[in-house]
Amino acid sequence: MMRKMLPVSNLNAAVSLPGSKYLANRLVIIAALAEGEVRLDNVVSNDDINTAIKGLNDLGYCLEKTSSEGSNAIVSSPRQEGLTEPANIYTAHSGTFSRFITAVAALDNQPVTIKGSEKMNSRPMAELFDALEQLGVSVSSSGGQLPAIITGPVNQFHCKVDGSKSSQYISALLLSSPRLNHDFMLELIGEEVSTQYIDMTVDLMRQFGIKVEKHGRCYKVAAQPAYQSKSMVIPPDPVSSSYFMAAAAINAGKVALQSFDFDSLQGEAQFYKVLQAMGCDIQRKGSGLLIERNKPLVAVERDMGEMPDVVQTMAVVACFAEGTTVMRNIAHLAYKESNRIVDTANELKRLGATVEYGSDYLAVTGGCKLAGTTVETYDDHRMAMSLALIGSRIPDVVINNAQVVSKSFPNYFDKLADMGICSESV
Ligand SMILES: O=C(O)C1=C[C@@H](OP(=O)(O)O)[C@@H](O)[C@H](O)C1
Ligand SMILES: C=C(OP(=O)(O)O)C(=O)O
Repeated sequence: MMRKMLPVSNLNAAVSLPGSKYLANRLVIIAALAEGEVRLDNVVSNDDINTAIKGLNDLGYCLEKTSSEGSNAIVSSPRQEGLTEPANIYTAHSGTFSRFITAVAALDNQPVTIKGSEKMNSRPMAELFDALEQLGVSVSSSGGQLPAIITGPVNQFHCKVDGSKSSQYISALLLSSPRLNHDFMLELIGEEVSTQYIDMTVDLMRQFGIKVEKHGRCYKVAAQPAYQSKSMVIPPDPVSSSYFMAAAAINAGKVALQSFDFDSLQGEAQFYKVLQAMGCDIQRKGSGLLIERNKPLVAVERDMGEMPDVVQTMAVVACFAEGTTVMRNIAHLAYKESNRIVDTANELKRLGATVEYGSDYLAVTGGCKLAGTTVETYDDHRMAMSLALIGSRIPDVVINNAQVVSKSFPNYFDKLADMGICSESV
């Protein structure tokens, strides 16, 4: 499906955001493994979360989707028995779920075959497989990628993991460990990336009653207690918010986010401060955030290592800022749904931007005359969502395979239209 974006004038809108897919990804695992009922409210309905719910249920866990007052909820009940026969799990495009379910599958003593989409099957898994093998789990895969057959159970309780390509390996091992009935020690080797995502994992585990300690380069998870029963309302998604903030920045407009998760541990929740440094006016309004641009945007240089998922948003804003915006420390973006360094650079160049990149940085020089054309999305929802914003300012931007937004934000184009940024199928 191709979507042609239509430029907007006088952007002045209010937006409500979906619940965090990042918290939901962790919470569905916690809910599945909990010893009592867990209720989650404001659960985003997107491909990643629906894939995770189905995958956990295919593994015999008990998660039920309900909806009340227009908001989706999930209620879990404890699994009655472990797997009694081999299982198959499909993880689609979700890196997070692919990593998390691989560690969960290792808790059973039956072979579990895990497959992803073609794109997911090319993303790295080797470091997680290696850690699971140290724990006594059998892993059969080709080239350290999915598809893989995982046969547990875990019978060793100390392993080392290299998190230099993805923090998700570390989160995966931590999240599944309370089901081991044995203290678990996880030692970090290599220089881990996206560390605030690990902090989010540990924080949620603690909120559900788990004792997690960190000593130097080692996490220790106590065997008891298990994940407790609890209800939680999931706060809004910080990365989804970035597109609406960027729309205000690009169009010299005004956008009010009706609610924003100011307490989020996620690095990207600080993105509004980057936009502030680029020239936007930001005001906290109760539980919401108002973003407005009244003066020219200026380039900034930032270490984006802890904000991997808003690098593309920042790159499109940078096209309209005076000077060269440099985003550093982003080597791990090569392992996402697309190669978010090279592919983002190529699509921005296709629109006429001046972009330079290296293995760990992206530099975008603003102020070039951009011209609309058809851009590619590489099966990457964030490529579609961020490039669409350029089309809110420049005519004739057409997004190829725009439906990829369903991975995280199925009604993204409707939300844009609600705020006056319209698009049409072509
Ligand atoms: O743990 C998580 O929820 C995530 C961690 C990050 O990945 P890496 O650790 O691979 O950088 C992030 O980019 C991804 O979208 C979600
Ligand atoms: C990288 C992302 O997700 P995942 O790694 O779960 O595919 C993302 O949502 O930008």
